[in-house]
Amino acid sequence: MAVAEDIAAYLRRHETGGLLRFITCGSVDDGKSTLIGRLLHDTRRLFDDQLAALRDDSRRHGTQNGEIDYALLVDGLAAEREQGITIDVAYRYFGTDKRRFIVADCPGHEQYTRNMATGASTADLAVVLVDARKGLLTQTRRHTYIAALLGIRHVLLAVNKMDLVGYDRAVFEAIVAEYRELAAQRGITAVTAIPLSALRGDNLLLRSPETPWYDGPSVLEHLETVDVAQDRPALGFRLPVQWVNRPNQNFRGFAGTVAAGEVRPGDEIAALPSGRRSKVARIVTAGGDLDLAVAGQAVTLTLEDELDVSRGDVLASAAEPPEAADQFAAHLLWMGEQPLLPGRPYWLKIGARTVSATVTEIKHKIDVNTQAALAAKHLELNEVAYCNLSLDQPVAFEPYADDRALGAFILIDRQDNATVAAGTLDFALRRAGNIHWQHVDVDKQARARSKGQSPRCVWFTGLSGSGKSTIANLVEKRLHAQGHHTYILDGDNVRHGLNKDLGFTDEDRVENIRRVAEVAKLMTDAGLIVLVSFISPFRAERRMARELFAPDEFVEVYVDTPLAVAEDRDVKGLYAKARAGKIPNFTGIDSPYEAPEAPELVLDTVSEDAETLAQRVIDRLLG
Ligand SMILES: Nc1ncnc2c1ncn2[C@@H]1O[C@H](COP(=O)(O)OS(=O)(=O)O)[C@@H](OP(=O)(O)O)[C@H]1O
Ligand SMILES: Nc1ncnc2c1ncn2[C@@H]1O[C@H](COP(=O)(O)OP(=O)(O)O)[C@@H](O)[C@H]1O
Repeated sequence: MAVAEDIAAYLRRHETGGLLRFITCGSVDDGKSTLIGRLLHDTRRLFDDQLAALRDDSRRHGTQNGEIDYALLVDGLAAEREQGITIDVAYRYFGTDKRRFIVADCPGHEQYTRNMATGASTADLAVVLVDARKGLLTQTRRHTYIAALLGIRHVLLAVNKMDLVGYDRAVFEAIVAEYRELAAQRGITAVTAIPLSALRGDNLLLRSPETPWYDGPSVLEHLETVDVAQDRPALGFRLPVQWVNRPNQNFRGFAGTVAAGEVRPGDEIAALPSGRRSKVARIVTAGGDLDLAVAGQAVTLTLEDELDVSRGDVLASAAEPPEAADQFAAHLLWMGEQPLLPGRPYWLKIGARTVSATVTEIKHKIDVNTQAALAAKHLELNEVAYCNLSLDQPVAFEPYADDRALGAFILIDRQDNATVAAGTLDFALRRAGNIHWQHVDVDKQARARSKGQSPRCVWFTGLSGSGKSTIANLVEKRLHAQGHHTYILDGDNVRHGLNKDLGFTDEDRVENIRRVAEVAKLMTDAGLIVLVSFISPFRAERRMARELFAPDEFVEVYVDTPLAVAEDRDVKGLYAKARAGKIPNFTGIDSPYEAPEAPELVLDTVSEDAETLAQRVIDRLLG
């Protein structure tokens, strides 16, 4: 019984008049669904057949003794799948003579924080429901924090279930006072508090005689009249390029939705991040050329000059273009099941651009209940943090406070494409252009030529005791004997020096591998054959290492030894200690090992001896 109303059609029908996007949030059972159900019902935007279905459902499933159960209207809506994560936000549309509304209803459970973030990112106002009997809860604080983080500046505090506290003014005022303090800390000063009984309809559409002491607006009155227009500064023209439309030699158009401002033929524009300039030649749409396009319109622009603009670039007013940068301070809401590990590469999607990015530092995480800043090495599901981000190429951006379109981003896991974080950019840490590559005359090819070899990174991965060091050592001895220039980077050794500060937590292992991969890259630049022998238990970091090298330069060797065999060998007595609980986070025991999926070589140390396996590596390298 989902309401199948198409948003585009809805918007077309109401082309004039104001539109308010809002979210409702609160804890489970605070009465959100009832509130929205009633708003939809009482503003008569319901279709008759839906009403009939609702009556029917209420009789069968309702909790209101056969009366209409408004909660059924909004519960149980189809989940949307976005990037492999279930975003369970129900968008509903309704309207009155004064205004149209799009409401995002976000489930209240803690694990649904990400849904709320999705809904909040396009909303101008949040209706925060509080149960008058319970007062502010953890969820109230969390949702207020996220609403503020995602740029919401207006809150309607709906103190619901007032009927259950005898419409007691003192109860209402105590909750409001506490909430105002919380909101002010988050920079939300526009709080309108309304005593409510969503179930009975008190102060919902009309003011209720039950609360003679309350002289503010009803919920609907407030929604109809609240002014959110001044919340953000007016921006110049911006259009993130969704695709380059080139049907033939003579036409090259840049298609996308105008994210801010307006554009006319003849306007001077800058393409970001390159900064190259041109003028708009035509604004093309399916319905013919336009003289003007404004925010929200999907158009194709052609330019007077041949600029190299690709998908993900941003066309912007040349007078006030956004900045381009590759290092940022940003807020992150972590939504991944696996923790966020600094140094691990994720995809970052901003506007229409997707680039590779790592969190270089978690400045602090934020306890959303107390607003306290806490030290953190990694982030767990639903945690919020202030971080530094590093991208592998510059992107056009705007601080989120100024522009949601170019200030918000998501992080995507590179293995399974799930959305793992939502974030808002604060400011650029430095201009991308300030650090350049220094040219050197003697390059890698020259160094490799003088050594008479092709540089390689041979990456051995496997459990402790699998045989990495033994085989790498044999390979090096033979290569050396043949006159090759080699070097072994071994976990145990590097951890005595360069990586002395790192232990065996997931985040330390990520950093361990990141540093070693960079060192191995420098060594191959120097023309060497580098043998890297680290457990390197995570696919993501081995992939990161691989991406530092040319395709034929990186040889991943999986030293495949079952845990039972490695444990049986127990060369250093570490497995025994780990089993006795004396070494925490031991790979294979209480820390995972992710076997390679497509290594260049798999060495089975059970069926073949070390000498034979070493020769297999050499054959692969030199053969
Ligand atoms: N908790 C725990 N887990 C795994 N290994 C441990 C641990 N504590 C110490 N050691 C010893 O450290 C060596 C592994 O270091 P690496 O740098 O290769 O590990 S990793 O790649 O960062 O996972 C590893 O060496 P190898 O046996 O040569 O693999 C161990 O000797
Ligand atoms: N086929 C094999 N290949 C490599 N090592 C083997 C093999 N069979 C037995 N071993 C033994 O297993 C142990 C592997 O230890 P090591 O090379 O230090 O492993 P790692 O570096 O992976 O921790 C050594 O004692 C080695 O002699």
